[in-house]
Amino acid sequence: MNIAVVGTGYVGLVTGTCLSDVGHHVTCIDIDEKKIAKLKQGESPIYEPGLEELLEANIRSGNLTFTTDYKQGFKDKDVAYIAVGTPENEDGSANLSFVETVAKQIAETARQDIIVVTKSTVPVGTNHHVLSILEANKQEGVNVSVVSNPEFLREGSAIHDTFYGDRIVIGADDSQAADTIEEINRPFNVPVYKTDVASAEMIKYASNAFLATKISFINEVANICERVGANVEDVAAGMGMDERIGNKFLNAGIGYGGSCFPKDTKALVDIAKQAGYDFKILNEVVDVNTQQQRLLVDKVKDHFDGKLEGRTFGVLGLAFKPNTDDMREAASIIVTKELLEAGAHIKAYDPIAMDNAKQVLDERVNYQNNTEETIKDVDAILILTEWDEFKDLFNNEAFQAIENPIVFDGRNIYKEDEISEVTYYSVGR
Ligand SMILES: NC(=O)c1ccc[n+]([C@@H]2O[C@H](COP(=O)([O-])OP(=O)(O)OC[C@H]3O[C@@H](n4cnc5c(N)ncnc54)[C@H](O)[C@@H]3O)[C@@H](O)[C@H]2O)c1
Ligand SMILES: O=c1ccn([C@@H]2O[C@H](COP(=O)(O)OP(=O)(O)O[C@H]3O[C@H](CO)[C@@H](O)[C@H](O)[C@H]3O)[C@@H](O)[C@H]2O)c(=O)[nH]1
Repeated sequence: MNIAVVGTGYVGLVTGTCLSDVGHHVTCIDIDEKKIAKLKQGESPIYEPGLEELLEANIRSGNLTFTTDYKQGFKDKDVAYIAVGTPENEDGSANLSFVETVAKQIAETARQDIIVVTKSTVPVGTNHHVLSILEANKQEGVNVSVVSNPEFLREGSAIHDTFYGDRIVIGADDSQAADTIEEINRPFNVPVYKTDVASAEMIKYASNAFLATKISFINEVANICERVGANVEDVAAGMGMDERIGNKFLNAGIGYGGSCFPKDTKALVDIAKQAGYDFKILNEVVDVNTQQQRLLVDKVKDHFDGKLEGRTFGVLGLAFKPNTDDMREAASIIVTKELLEAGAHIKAYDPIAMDNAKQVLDERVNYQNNTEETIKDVDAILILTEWDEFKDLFNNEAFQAIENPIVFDGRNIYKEDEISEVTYYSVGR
C-alpha cells in the first residue's frame, strides 16, 4: 500500500517506520525542515531504542522516504495518516489547529481517492470534523473517507509496542475504509478491535485516563501507607495478584508526566464538561498528581526543617521516565523549580535528556557529566527518574565516600534490605 504519514513526532515517525518495515511504501511529511533533513540521513531526532536501526534499514530498502513537500508526499498515496500534535489549550481542552491545518492541506493536495486516518489523540467528534474539512476543500471527483486509529505506544518501548501491542483500534463509519486499514495492519499480527468513529476516539482517552487513575490511586494509597506503617510495594504486589486488578501501573512515586497522561486527562475532563457532565474522579486524579509531583520537595523541606537556603542538591534523572529524552511534564520541572525558589542550588544529571532539559528547566540548574560529579559535595541526593544506571548507586565508590548520605528516592528504586547507613526517604514505605 502507498501511505503518507503527516507529522514526524514520536507517533508519526514510529508509525511510518514500522509500516515501511512491514512492506508498505511510506512517505513521512513534516513542516520542520531541520527534522526532515536529519531523517533523510537516517538520523532520529528523538531518542527511542531500536528506532534508528529500523529507520536506516527502511531508507536503504527504498520503502521509507521523507519530505517537506506535500505535493510530493501525497503523490499516488492511498492512505494518509495524521500524526501531528494535539497540545493542551490553556483551559485544558485539546488544541486541534494542527489537525485542522493538515486536513485542509491533504484535501487541497490529493488528486486521487484517499482514506485519512487520525493517529493523533483527538476528542470525540474530531474525525467527523476532519471529514467536513476534507469534503469542503477536496478536488473535484476525489473520494475521501476518515478512520480513527488511535495510538497506544509508550515512549521508550515504542517499536516493541507497535509489533507486540495489545490491540489496534479501528473506528470507522465506512466499513470498506475500516477493512483497508485492517489489511494495512495485518502484518503486525496484533488483535484488531473495530468500532464506530466516536467510540474509537473515546477508547484512547478512556484508556489513558484509566491508567492515570491507577497511578494516582496507588499514590494516594502510598501516602496513607506512610502514615499507618504499611509498605506500598507489598500492598501493590498483594493487590496485583488479583487478576481483576492486575499488577501493572501500580508503582507509587512522584506522579505521572510525559506528553500524554497530563494533557489527555485534562482534555477528557473538558470533553465531559462540554457534554454537560462533571467527570469527578478524573478531576481528582489530576489534582492528586499535581500534589504528588511536589511530594519529594515536601520531604526535603521536612528533613531540613524548611531551611534550604544555600544548600546544594544532586538531582539524578530529569526525563519524565527512563529510556526517553522527553522532558514534557516531567516531575523534575516542578521539583527543581521549587528547590531553587527555596534558595537551594541544584546539580543535575540525566543520561539522555540533558539537551532537552536545558530548553525547559531554570537556567540556574548546574548540569553535570555523570552521577559521580552530581553527588559530590551535596547536602542530599534526589532520584527523579529510575534509569538503570542509578540502581547501582549504593555500590558506587563516589557514593560510598559520602559521609552520612541522604537520599530522597522519588521512584522507589531500592529495596529495603539495600538501605543501610543511608538516611533514606522513598514513597509509601
Ligand atoms: N508521544 C507519544 O508517546 C504518543 C503516544 C500516543 C499518542 N500520541 C498522540 O499523537 C499525537 C502526536 O504526538 P507526538 O508526541 O508524536 O507529537 P510531536 O508534537 O512530538 O510531533 C508533531 C510533529 O508534527 C509536525 N507538524 C505540525 N504541523 C504540521 C503540518 N501542518 N504538516 C506536517 N507536519 C506538521 C511537527 O513539526 C512535529 O514534528 C498527539 O495527538 C499525541 O497525543 C502521542
Ligand atoms: O506504575 C506506574 C506507571 C507509570 N508511571 C508514570 O506514568 C507516566 C507515563 O508512563 P508510561 O505510560 O509508561 O509512558 P507514556 O510514554 O507516556 O505512555 C502513555 O501515554 C501514551 C500516549 O497517549 C500512550 O500511548 C501509552 O499507552 C501510555 O502508557 C510516567 O511519568 C511514569 O513514570 C507511574 O508513576 N507509575
